[in-house]
Amino acid sequence: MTNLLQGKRVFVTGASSGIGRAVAIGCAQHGADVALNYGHDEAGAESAVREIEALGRTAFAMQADVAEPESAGRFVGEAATALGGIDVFVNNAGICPFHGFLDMPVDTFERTMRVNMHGAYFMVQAAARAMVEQGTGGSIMAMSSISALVGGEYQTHYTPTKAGVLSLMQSTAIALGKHGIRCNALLPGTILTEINRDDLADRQKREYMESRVPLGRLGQPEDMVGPAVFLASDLSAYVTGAALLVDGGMFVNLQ
Ligand SMILES: NC(=O)C1=CN([C@@H]2O[C@H](COP(=O)(O)OP(=O)(O)OC[C@H]3O[C@@H](n4cnc5c(N)ncnc54)[C@H](O)[C@@H]3O)[C@@H](O)[C@H]2O)C=CC1
Ligand SMILES: C[C@H](O)[C@@H]1OC(=O)[C@H](O)[C@@H]1O
Repeated sequence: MTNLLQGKRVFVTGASSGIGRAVAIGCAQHGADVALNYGHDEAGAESAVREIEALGRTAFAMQADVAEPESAGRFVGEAATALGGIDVFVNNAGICPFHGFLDMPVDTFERTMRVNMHGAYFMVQAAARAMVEQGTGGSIMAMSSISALVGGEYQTHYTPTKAGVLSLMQSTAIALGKHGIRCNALLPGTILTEINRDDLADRQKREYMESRVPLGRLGQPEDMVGPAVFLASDLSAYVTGAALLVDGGMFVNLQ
């Protein structure tokens, strides 16, 4: 592995499973120390910590519900104390409880908004405050989605949050550029994780989704590591306000 992230302190939300876990471990493989936030899966977070420590890097894990605005300052503050500062923030935590539009439960709508959108806003704000105070710039990225660009019948509560997160990165890129802080969005296509395990258990749906990908397969969490490491590293020093699709070509595949 390279040392692209040597000396960098990377914070990742929702890092106990899926994309967040892969990105946390992948950043450590490239030399970073890592702080992991997790919602409820303590065993998943602890095993990620052990993998990172086995690489000779420092890891810190903290439980906090990103839907609670007070979690943001607490996570960023405690993680910065543990790692001695912050250089990179990955806003990754998210949920997608598939449900039809006409009978969407108010609770499902509100929880999705609070985790995906409010959570992103307050976490990114807390990370930015810490970076500004530290005075050495930084890189912030948010896990948006191909769903920021296209709709989904059972995702009417979810897709607006992913468009919102993309928009948040565009506006914070402007607000934070003067502090040397870059803000970018990653837009995964369909990546096989817990979030879509039930949805893709339907063989017909899974085969249809696979058939839409020019590269011929759905993504794995590890497919997000290279793009995240690029945005975290100085290789992307002049990249801010950008949106990087990581979807095997699914978005451009009309026919
Ligand atoms: N898997 C996919 O196809 C795609 C995923 N994404 C986004 O990637 C991100 C990660 O999702 P995946 O890894 O796929 O699923 P996942 O379900 O494996 O990971 C989501 C993570 O967020 C955490 N989380 C959920 N609610 C939380 C809360 N209130 N507080 C703290 N942590 C919380 C979960 O515990 C979990 O670790 C999400 O934001 C999702 O919207 C975007 C596009 C495609
Ligand atoms: C949960 C979905 O399967 C996944 O998440 C997204 O953002 C895209 O819609 C993917 O298909």
